[in-house]
Amino acid sequence: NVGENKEDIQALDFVELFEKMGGKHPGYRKAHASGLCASGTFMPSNSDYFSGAALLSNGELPVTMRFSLGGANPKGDERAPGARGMGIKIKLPNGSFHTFTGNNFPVFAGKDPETFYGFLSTLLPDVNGKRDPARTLAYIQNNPSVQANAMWNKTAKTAASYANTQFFGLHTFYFQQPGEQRIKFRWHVEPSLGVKTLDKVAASQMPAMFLADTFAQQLKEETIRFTIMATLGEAKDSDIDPSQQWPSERPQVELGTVTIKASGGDTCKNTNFDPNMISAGFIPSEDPVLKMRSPAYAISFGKRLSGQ
Ligand code: HEM
Repeated sequence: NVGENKEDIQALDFVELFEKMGGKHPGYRKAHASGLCASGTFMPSNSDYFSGAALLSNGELPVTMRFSLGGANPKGDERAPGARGMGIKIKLPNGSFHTFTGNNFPVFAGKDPETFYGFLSTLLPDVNGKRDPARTLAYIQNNPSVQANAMWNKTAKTAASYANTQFFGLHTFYFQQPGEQRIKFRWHVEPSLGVKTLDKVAASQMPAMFLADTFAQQLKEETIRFTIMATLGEAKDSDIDPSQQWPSERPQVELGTVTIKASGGDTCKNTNFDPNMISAGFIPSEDPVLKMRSPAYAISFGKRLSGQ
């Protein structure tokens, strides 16, 4: 039934599928295996919408970050266009955390885990080791909710640097104002150094892995910052479907700014950037893709920490 919408997909099914797609790599993350640790600080912005949030009322806070390449291959080719990821884990004074984990595409490949799983399954090679692009195309045609992401993929260029990439949270979250209404939002991250990509020729002239060195060099020469923005949703904007973008005219407010202080090393190795691990007052939506992420990340975390 590969390539069709299988029902009742569980987190372990994803982890096993990722291993089929990218190979078994004991000790590594089962997705986004190749990455770069960084650390820095988070400075909150003043916002009426999020007033009362512990995340925004404690001044500057320490941050652990990880930038990553999509896929299960720890030696993935960074010259290829495609998914880049970013995890931000902010530590609050009471010991709790707020996590933001996003990707460089603005819309997800599927309205639910089943659709996403079905799509990924079409990318697997057949018994003869060959991929069948026609099968993937047919799946995209039959599943409208993967189309916007497929379009992005078609035109995506190679990220020039993690410091020159936007990252999108994709899911909807809520903030419960004390005693008042719930603020509905989606977040994304803007790089202070601007968005830069490499065209095919420029990318082909880079070494297979250049993102860590490029980032370190930029950090020596200038300040790398990321502003975390919240887009405010209206009642009619979907809060359960990450394959549906909200209208571009929705207002945006700043949540705060992350300033990078160091990169490299192993500082994020034992960190789980579970996007549902968020601080007091914030509430994850019922988005089934968001719900699937916690158990999948936990399985991957447990496996890699025990050398599997
Ligand atoms: C059903 C949907 C998804 C599944 C099953 C899934 C699964 C996973 C797994 C197993 C990991 C490795 C976790 C670890 O070992 O710590 C991972 C990492 C990651 N995922 Fe997902 N994911 C999903 C959706 C998403 C979405 C929607 C985004 C972006 C908004 C995303 C962004 C990332 C990033 C950036 C990482 C790397 C985190 C790190 O550096 O530790 N994933 N994912």
